[in-house]
Amino acid sequence: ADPNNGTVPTPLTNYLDTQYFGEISIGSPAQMFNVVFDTGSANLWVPSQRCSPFSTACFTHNRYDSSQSHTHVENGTGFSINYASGTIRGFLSEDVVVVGGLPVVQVFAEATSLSAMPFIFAKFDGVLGMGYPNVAIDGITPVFDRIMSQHVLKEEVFSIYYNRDPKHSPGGELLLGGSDPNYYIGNFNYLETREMGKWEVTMKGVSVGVETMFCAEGCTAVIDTGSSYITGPASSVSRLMKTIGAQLDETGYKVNCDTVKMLPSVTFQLGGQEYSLTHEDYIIWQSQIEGDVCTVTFRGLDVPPPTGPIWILGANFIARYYTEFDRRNNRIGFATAV
Ligand SMILES: CC(C)(C)OC(=O)N[C@@H]1CNC[C@H](C(=O)N(Cc2cccc(Cl)c2Cl)C2CC2)C1
Repeated sequence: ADPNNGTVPTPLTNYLDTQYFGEISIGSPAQMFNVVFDTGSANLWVPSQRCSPFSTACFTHNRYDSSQSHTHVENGTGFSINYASGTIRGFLSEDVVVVGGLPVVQVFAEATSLSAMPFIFAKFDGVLGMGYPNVAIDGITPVFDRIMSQHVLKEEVFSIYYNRDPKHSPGGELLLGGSDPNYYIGNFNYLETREMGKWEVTMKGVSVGVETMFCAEGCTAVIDTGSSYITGPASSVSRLMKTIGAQLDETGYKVNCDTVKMLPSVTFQLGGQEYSLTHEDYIIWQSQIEGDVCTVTFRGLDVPPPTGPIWILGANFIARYYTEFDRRNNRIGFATAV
């Protein structure tokens, strides 16, 4: 009998409120990797033992060695991902992947080259995409789909908790098969996914204080567990930042820490509900030697049509609103995180 009654938890580590990752294993005997469970993509990749010694980002992370796994199956098809923020190149392999104790035979990519930017900043080794199959590169069946076809989950959903308070463990939790009442209060509000096969919804407006400043005529919001911040069209975000008195410098938008307590809430209108973030949710306050630095966790990002223009709601949004991703009903549920 399953001790978790059809639900499978994976504890997550919170690194600086910007990277949340959990441990999986690949191969027999198990080779351990830290991966971001990323609803914005649908492939699994980890660094390869065969990555070039000049790929620093590869060398500073755990690497998969197929020669050490007796369940490895050769594939060899080329693979590459062009992120907005970087590129990975490699080839496909097949092996047993274990997530939360659940084994699946999985086709994944061994990365032989990882662009230094941004992967040298990554505390995680790789990415486990939790997106729909039609987002998967090379049409590879994603991990969650392989798990659903085993019919071991109570419900065909998964939920994500990102803990903002790094002093308390766990830094978060991925729960396969349900939602974890330990991590939310109140009821879920559900929104239909906008387009079959993407974790995105229709947003009805973005307000600063009481004024709806953006997206009044409706726009797309991507719920992306693999993004650290909230991004929106660059012109909108720059107007939003100006309203709160934030200045853009080379590492993002900053505000004077003295003004943080007076900053207005930013509210996202999703499915007839209002989801507000206070300065506690959208400011990262770092005490540094040369003084305190207060970073605003919003970024301008122009995604070209037809995908864009879009808003991306990332880790800072999910840390406030516990999120359930429902593949059975193609909907996303939000509840107030504890
Ligand atoms: C089109 C397609 C390729 C599917 O798009 C995506 O895959 N889009 C992904 C959507 N989710 C965020 C992904 C991303 O930006 N990173 C990089 C990253 C994020 C946070 C912090 C760090 Cl350090 C890093 Cl390196 C991957 C780690 C998740 C891109």
